[in-house]
Formats: sequence, structure tokens, C-alpha cells
Amino acid sequence: MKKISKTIAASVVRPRPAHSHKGNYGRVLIIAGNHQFGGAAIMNAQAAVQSGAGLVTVATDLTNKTAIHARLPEAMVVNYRDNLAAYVKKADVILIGSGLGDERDVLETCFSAISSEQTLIVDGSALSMMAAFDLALPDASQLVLTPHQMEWQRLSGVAIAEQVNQETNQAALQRLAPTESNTSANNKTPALVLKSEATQVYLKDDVYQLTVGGPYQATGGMGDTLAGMIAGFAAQFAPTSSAVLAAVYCHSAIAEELSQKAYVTLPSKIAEKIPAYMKKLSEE
Ligand SMILES: NC(=O)C1=CN([C@@H]2O[C@H](COP(=O)(O)OP(=O)(O)OC[C@H]3O[C@@H](n4cnc5c(N)ncnc54)[C@H](O)[C@@H]3O)[C@@H](O)[C@H]2O)[C@@H](O)CC1
Ligand SMILES: Nc1ncnc2c1ncn2[C@@H]1O[C@H](COP(=O)(O)OP(=O)(O)O)[C@@H](O)[C@H]1O
Ligand SMILES: [Mg+2]
Repeated sequence: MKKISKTIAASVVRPRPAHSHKGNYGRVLIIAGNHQFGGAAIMNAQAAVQSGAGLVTVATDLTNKTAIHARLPEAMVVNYRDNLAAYVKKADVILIGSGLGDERDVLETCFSAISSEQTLIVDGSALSMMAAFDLALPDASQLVLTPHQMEWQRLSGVAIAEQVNQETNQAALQRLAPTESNTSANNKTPALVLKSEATQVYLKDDVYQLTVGGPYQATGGMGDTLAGMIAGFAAQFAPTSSAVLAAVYCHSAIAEELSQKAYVTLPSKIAEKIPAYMKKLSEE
């Protein structure tokens, strides 16, 4: 198994070309946060903005609008029950699911509107709803799933105790490829970020092990922040597989740095440190 090294992250996060504008760094749509979980949408968006995504729009329950604007004036906010398909079509990268609760209509509207040119990241409640309602992934260009162990158990049927078996996870992942592309010539097996105290990333035939981070990260919102970082990195850096590895590394490396002076590393504190960490990395 390969290690997710700092070298990989540094090869992705390079200095920006002077000849560029926000349009070059991706339009991200975050679909997150029901009336109960507005914080998840804020943590997604904060991480995507701090990672450097060109434009970030949050589609959410409208009760979250003022809070999101107050915390994050850089993000635009729209109602996820009003014309969601149009917002999906305009985005380069769509992140759906953090704190989405049981908003099945929102999930299905998003999946139906995705085209084969877009990147789709599926997190949290969206993964649980896919399992509960037996929903298939749409035929996006790039697919990234970010379950923790329980979400992966629900979605794949692989029990947590069996998740140590890479072949079992890989076989389950292949079964989740969108049915439209499920031929050997055109198989879009999703990337899998299988989160735990020893997170692994599954990319095509390779499995990568994360070796930074620790139990100071075991706090609500940590995965919402990672999902926002993956969206922000995928919006700017290609290929998506490398962007995912770099985001996973930076998220836990920042937490590890913070843990030198903090018993618990709060997700919003990690988000605040992203630009400085990326700057340092880009100069290596
Ligand atoms: N402030 C907010 O708005 C927050 C919203 N959240 C959202 O709340 C929704 C529910 O997510 P939850 O994950 O809390 O609930 P889930 O019910 O999906 O998963 C939690 C359950 O899984 C078990 N579990 C087993 N292995 C685990 C592992 N490796 N990591 C995490 N849990 C493991 C836990 O013990 C617990 O019973 C998600 O959409 C999530 O994004 C959470 O992120 C918490 C913060
Ligand atoms: N003991 C631990 N060691 C290292 N990383 C951890 C530990 N506990 C949790 N994490 C990390 O924290 C994140 C938790 O994600 P998740 O459970 O989806 O959080 P939430 O949904 O509350 O935002 C994952 O990236 C996971 O790897
Ligand atoms: Mg989560």
C-alpha cells in the first residue's frame, strides 16, 4: 500500500500563475445543511473557500442563510428547494450531503441534473440516503465518495470489521460505479476516501494510507471540513485523484500541527489554517 506523503501534496499545491482569475479556480456548489445541520454547510463552505475555490455557492435550507453570510461573506447562498437543477448545471464541482438529513428530493434533483463533465463529491447524509433508498450514482466525470466506516457499511454492505480487506472494499466500490458507464471500456469507478482513525484512499487500482493525524480530530464537523477541502482542491487541481490525496493529507497535517498546542483540533480552526499551509507547501 502506498503512503499519502507530503511530497504528493506538494506536487499538487503549486504556486498560482499570474495570468489567471477566479474563473480558473473552479465553481463549487455545496448542497448541504438542513434546518438542523446548518453548521455542516458552514464548515463545508469555509473549507472550500479557504482552500482557494474560485467561486463557492451554498444551496441549503433557507434558515441557514443569515448564519452562512455572517460567517462567510465570500460564499453565495441559495435555497436548495428552488431551482436547484439550474445551480447544479452551472457548477464545475458539486459537493452534496453534509448535514443533508433526509432531504431525498434534494439529493435526487441533484443526481438527475449532473452531467458527464462535472465532478461530484458525495458525503454524509447523501451516502446514508443512497443506501436507504437504493439510489445509484449519476454518470459524472469524476466521482468521489467520502464515507466514515458506518456510512461505508450502510452503502457498500461491507461490515466495519471486514473493511480491513482491501479487495472486498474494491469490489464493493466497483459495484457502485454508475450503471450508464458500467462496461469494462467505460468504467467510472468512484474514488473512495474511507475515513477512520487510519483513513485510506482507493483510486482505481491503488490504495493509499494516510499516516498523519490523530484522535484530536475525533469531533463533529471534521469530515464536513475535509469534504469542503476536497471540493476546493478538486476545483483547482488536476487530476482529481491527486487533488483528493492532497486534500486528505493537508486536512490531517494541519490538525497534527494544531495538536501540538490543542487537545482537540476544531474543524473551523483547521479551515483557518488552510491558506497558510498551502502557501508553505507551494514553496517546497
Ligand atoms: N454541526 C453540524 O451540522 C454537524 C453535522 N453533521 C452531519 O450529520 C449527519 C450525520 O452524520 P453522523 O456521522 O453524525 O451520523 P451517522 O449516524 O451517519 O454516523 C455516526 C454513527 O456511526 C458510528 N461510527 C462507527 N465508525 C465510525 C467512524 N469511523 N467514524 C464516525 N462514526 C463512526 C458512530 O459511533 C455513530 O453511531 C451527516 O450528514 C453529517 O455531515 C456531523 O458532521 C456533525 C456536525
Ligand atoms: N482517532 C482519529 N484519528 C485520526 N483521524 C480521525 C480520528 N477520528 C476521526 N478522524 C477523522 O475525522 C474525520 C471525521 O469525519 P466524519 O465522521 O465524517 O465527521 P463529521 O461528519 O462529524 O464531520 C475523518 O476525516 C476521520 O478520519
Ligand atoms: Mg461526516
